[in-house]
Amino acid sequence: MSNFDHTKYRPFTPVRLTDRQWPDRTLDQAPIWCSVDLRDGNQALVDPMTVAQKKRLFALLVKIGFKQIEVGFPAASQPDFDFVRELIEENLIPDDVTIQVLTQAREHLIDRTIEALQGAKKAIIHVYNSTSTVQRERVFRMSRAEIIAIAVEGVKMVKERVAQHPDTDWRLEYSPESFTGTELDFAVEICDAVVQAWGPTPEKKIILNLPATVEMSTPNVFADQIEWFCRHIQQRELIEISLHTHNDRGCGIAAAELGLMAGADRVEGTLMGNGERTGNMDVITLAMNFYSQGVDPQLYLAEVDEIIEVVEACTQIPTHPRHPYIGELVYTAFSGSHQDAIKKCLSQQSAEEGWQVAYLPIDPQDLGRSYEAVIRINSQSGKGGVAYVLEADYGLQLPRWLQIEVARAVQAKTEALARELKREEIWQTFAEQYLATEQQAHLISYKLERSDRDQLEAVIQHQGEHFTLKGEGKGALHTLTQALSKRLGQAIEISEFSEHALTQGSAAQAVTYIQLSLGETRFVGVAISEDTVAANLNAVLAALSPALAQQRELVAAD
Ligand SMILES: CC(=O)SCCNC(=O)CCNC(=O)[C@H](O)C(C)(C)COP(=O)(O)OP(=O)(O)OC[C@H]1O[C@@H](n2cnc3c(N)ncnc32)[C@H](O)[C@@H]1OP(=O)(O)O
Ligand SMILES: CC(C)C(=O)C(=O)O
Repeated sequence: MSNFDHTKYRPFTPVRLTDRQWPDRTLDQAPIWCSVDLRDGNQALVDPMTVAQKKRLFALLVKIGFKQIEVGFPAASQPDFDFVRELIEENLIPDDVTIQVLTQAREHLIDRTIEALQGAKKAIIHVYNSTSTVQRERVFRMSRAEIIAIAVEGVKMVKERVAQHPDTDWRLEYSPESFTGTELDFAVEICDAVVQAWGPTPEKKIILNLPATVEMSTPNVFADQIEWFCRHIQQRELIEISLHTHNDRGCGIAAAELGLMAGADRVEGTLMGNGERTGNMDVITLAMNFYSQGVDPQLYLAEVDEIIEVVEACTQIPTHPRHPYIGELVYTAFSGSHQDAIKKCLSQQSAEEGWQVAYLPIDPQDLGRSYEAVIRINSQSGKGGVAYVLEADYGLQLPRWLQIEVARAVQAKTEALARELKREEIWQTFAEQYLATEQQAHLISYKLERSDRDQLEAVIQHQGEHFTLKGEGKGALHTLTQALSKRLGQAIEISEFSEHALTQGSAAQAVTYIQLSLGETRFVGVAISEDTVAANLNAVLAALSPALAQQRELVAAD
């Protein structure tokens, strides 16, 4: 018997807010960021970070540009305590960075926390206690007044102790933990009491952090909670409202975005969303969401491969290949219509205009990713992708009619192999079909005399034999097709022709693509040669090689 029974759950009660303002706001400025990788991220790991790993991650967070970094829960474990001490004693904290530490509102933990922070230039003490109905009733078994007393007593203890260390620039953050499960009037009541107990100033505001400790509703309801709170809290001008969302319903980033629209000033999160259960709000994604809207995220994320390497080394959590913005596959298109659109847009994108490339929300190069990874070829791919690879890697600008034909050959191969084709394999498929010069007829030498009627004399090699062709006509191609037409006994008509230079400079080469018919039969030829005339002539010879071979067989049979 399955226990899968939705009736044991209750819907979340929405907030009564009929005149909400947040839906009409837009996000046009980055929030104050606070990384909680070293605390919330760390407390969720199978093996919490060592001091050395924490130092490495801290250095990365500084490099990315975080100005507030929650470095741990120093009263919780010796490594967390030691790490904070080393940061301070080894002078590893830049002047413009403030470290933050978390503590429960309990005296011995607060004392140990203050001890860890001795000598810090600046610090934020983050005090929390759970305020939700279920925690009050079932975990703490306390009344609202008793829960308020825990918070207020804790804050008073902190206030008293920090006063004894005036050389440190102290700030307080308070979190009504499990805010999303807390009645809004009670969240406001307890926070008002904390603000009152701490006594913030306009210069040194208190941080009230409103966590979606567990994400319990759709993000619009969370935004209503934030807007309601911001409207009802007293002394709003002395308060920085912070968000700390989790991802239980998969909407941690959306909730943070709507929460900012609803009035929050600050956001806590982790790189790539590491954190309790389904994780914390992913700072990289939120910051890149700002970036992709033309807003400076105030975080430097260009060196994404270094970020991934350090985070993976410190958390032992691999990065999902489809992780927003930074996953290995997020700029890769396998499917034909996506490849076609990307190829067309990239070829028209100029440096002066804003980014306008279908299927690529941002330019992969901004994050140190090359376009090489953008288009990869499997059985879902179309001509645009194949053409893109041949152009990007080998300089071939296949004409449309040839793209279709080459894509068919590539698809047949991907289907037969049931896997992606590597870029070299795509070239191989193309080369085997069109550039197998040893089997194809090709020029050994030629002489072209230009006059009213151009004269061509060409020495050809085909299947181990040499023969000479002489022709007359208008232009090199015409002279050769005249000669071949005589040899093969049928008219030759060129239906498609295009050519372009392949490489620049001294090693310049030309490529010709040709489609012609001999009687009723259609042939395709491609040739790469050092000069354009030779490329043109060789393309015709390549195209007609099967007909020349067939003729030789007939002659031999006679
Ligand atoms: C949502 C969050 O992420 S909150 C942060 C959570 N992070 C962590 O817990 C990681 C680090 N924590 C730890 O290592 C340990 O919990 C310690 C060292 C802080 C405390 O250890 P212990 O005292 O052994 O255990 P524990 O945390 O279970 O303490 C529970 C007791 O503290 C009380 N308590 C829990 N949270 C708080 C709080 N924020 N403020 C005051 N009292 C609290 C509980 O009511 C309970 O009281 P009881 O013993 O009278 O029943
Ligand atoms: C301590 C608080 C902010 C927390 O981590 C949470 O509620 O998730």
